[in-house]
Amino acid sequence: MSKQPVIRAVDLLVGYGGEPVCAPVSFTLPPGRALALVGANGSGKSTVLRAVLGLLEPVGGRVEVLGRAVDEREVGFRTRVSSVLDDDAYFPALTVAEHLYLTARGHGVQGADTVVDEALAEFGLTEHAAALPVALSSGQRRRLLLAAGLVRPRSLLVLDEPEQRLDVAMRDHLAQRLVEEKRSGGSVLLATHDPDLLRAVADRAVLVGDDSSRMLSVADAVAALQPGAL
Ligand SMILES: Nc1ncnc2c1ncn2[C@@H]1O[C@H](COP(=O)(O)OP(=O)(O)OP(=O)(O)O)[C@@H](O)[C@H]1O
Repeated sequence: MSKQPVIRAVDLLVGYGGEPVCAPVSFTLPPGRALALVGANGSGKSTVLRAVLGLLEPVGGRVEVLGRAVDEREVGFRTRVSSVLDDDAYFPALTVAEHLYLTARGHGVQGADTVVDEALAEFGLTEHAAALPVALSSGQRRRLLLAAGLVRPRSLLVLDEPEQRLDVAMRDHLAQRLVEEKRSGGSVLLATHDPDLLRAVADRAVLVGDDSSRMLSVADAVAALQPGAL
């Protein structure tokens, strides 16, 4: 396995219209590891994820993904980086199965029919395969987005609060799935407010904040998520 970090962020400063939303962050994410971003609502976690994904120009500092400056238009980047960000990323006229099939085929997955059937079963969506997103519950839509993120090849998985709206059983399943992701050599960058997910999956954490952003052990990050700590 390559020792090159999958992500290297150095004094990465993120924000909107040139105005930072949090203190600069520095971290590296090695292959086969998971790094969690923690912090209060509005502290800047999603904004850091957007900068890592090349969806937002950094205000300062730099970030490299897979050894290169981020360019989300580059084919090599798009084929190796899978992300699940917000809940509006649907084609309203495509069914659940069509979303997954399109994603798998678009990324050159062999045997896409079988892969999609497995993903539908894994995420409890088999009965809803022919449903349009509008006819799903919010938790089922979340499951669809996660399935779409996992139905395609990747080296890096970027997830923004993937626990949102999932029931307890699916949260547990997601945690196991992300542990497997690491075992198979994949890397995970996630923002989360869920101490159980953090404990199960993360190897390190970054506390994103106004005055300073710093690396934490998982135990310290779990403590930082307790009521009154942030
Ligand atoms: N498109 C935008 N334009 C301007 N400001 C924005 C934009 N999106 C978010 N912000 C602001 O940037 C700050 C950081 O938001 P961000 O979504 O990164 O926080 P977060 O840590 O992910 O929060 P949460 O835990 O609530 O998801 C907030 O103050 C927010 O209001």
